[in-house]
Amino acid sequence: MALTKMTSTIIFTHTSSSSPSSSTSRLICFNNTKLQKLQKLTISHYRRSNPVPISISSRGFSTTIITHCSSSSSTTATQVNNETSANVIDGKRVAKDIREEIAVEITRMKEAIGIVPGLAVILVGDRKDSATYVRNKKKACDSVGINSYEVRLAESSTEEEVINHISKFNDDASVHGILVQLPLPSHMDEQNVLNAVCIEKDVDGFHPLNIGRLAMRGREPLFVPCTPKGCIELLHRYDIPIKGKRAVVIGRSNIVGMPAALLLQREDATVSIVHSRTKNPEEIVRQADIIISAVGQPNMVRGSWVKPGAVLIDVGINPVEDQGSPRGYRLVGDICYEEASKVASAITPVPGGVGPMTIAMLLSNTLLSAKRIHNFR
Ligand SMILES: NC(=O)C1=CN([C@@H]2O[C@H](COP(=O)(O)OP(=O)(O)OC[C@H]3O[C@@H](n4cnc5c(N)ncnc54)[C@H](OP(=O)(O)O)[C@@H]3O)[C@@H](O)[C@H]2O)C=CC1
Ligand SMILES: Nc1nc(=O)c2c([nH]1)NC[C@@H]1CN(c3ccc(C(=O)N[C@@H](CCC(=O)O)C(=O)O)cc3)C=[N+]21
Repeated sequence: MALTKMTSTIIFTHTSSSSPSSSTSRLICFNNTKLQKLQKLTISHYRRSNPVPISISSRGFSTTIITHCSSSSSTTATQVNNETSANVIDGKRVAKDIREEIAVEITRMKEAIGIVPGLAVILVGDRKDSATYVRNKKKACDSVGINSYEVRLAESSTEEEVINHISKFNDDASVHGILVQLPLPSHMDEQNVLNAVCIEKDVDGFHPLNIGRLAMRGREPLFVPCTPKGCIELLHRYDIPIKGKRAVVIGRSNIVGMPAALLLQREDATVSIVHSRTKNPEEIVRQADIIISAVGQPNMVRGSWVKPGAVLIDVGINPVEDQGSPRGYRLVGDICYEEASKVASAITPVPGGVGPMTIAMLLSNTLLSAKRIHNFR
């Protein structure tokens, strides 16, 4: 069933040309006094002279929409007052800004020392989604001037073959980052494979040494995992304060939830982790000023789970059937956007939120690696 498309007003908040980092603009919702009092979200345009556009979704009208937040097959038509809602945290736009920044740095490095960063990607098997991600990563590399190398192996290949390819890339001076696309076929031991990536080229940040350092006070990982790094970068670029806030991470996977919680803690948030065995998830989530959800359950987090004014970062990428869309499905997050965006002060959309940031952070880590290996500042 068609979803009524919400219109958006794009507001460019001001920036000061002399000092973008100190330029701030107060952004308030126009027609929800409760939120006006609660959020008073200050948006500044961190490290960029370009303003980040803040989308204020449909204001001041009332309409009937079909909420797709019900996990049961029966979707419910709900009369929703489309009074103002959260600011949209535009990951697609921020990722584009970051790619532009990276491209400038890559040109500078090439001109100064003749080095071009290289990223090697190993894809095992023929999962369609993995093939799409790898294609997107290659496109992103091309767009900023990173050389990309790709190895595609059959589903039936052995762990040893994968590790042999990793070893070659470890020894290849033109490669500064190595990414093994996950998930691997079930007959392979993920740990053995990931441990084979030399830590200096572990741009995914999945090596236990990198994760271990991330967890320890006073230690610095060589690389921070891309998706959690992208979440924090979004908060920073929108000047959303983290220090002293209550944060809840939903999900505790090695690649997203756990490192996201560690990063938030490093940023001085007070962090709780909710997982599949958590007894009272709603109650815990409702206490959060910042929610990062990485579960893989479409629309699990309902509006009633969200504290008014909270900031919501939705990592979940969940395909749900949609005959109206060309692919026969569409992507939704873990958070019920229609409901939660009416309660939160800011929210990432899916698609267009964390996903593009993950790829931007991969490029950023690859550049970082090349700079470190060649001692270029
Ligand atoms: N946007 C992006 O760039 C990326 C998006 N993703 C997406 O993020 C989502 C999570 O990915 P990933 O971390 O790899 O997934 P995993 O399946 O590895 O982990 C899911 C986590 O969610 C927890 N969980 C599952 N069900 C519930 C529940 N009902 N209530 C509370 N917690 C629950 C699990 O708990 P337990 O530990 O107890 O099993 C687990 O910790 C997926 O949709 C994935 O596609 C992933 C990577 C990048
Ligand atoms: N070694 C490894 N590193 C990863 O970082 C890794 C991985 N394996 N395996 C799979 C997950 C998933 N992941 C995504 C990256 C980008 C989008 C992304 O760009 N999504 C777009 C939508 C894309 C679409 O429309 O299909 C968006 O959210 O706007 C999504 C998901 C990285 N992962």
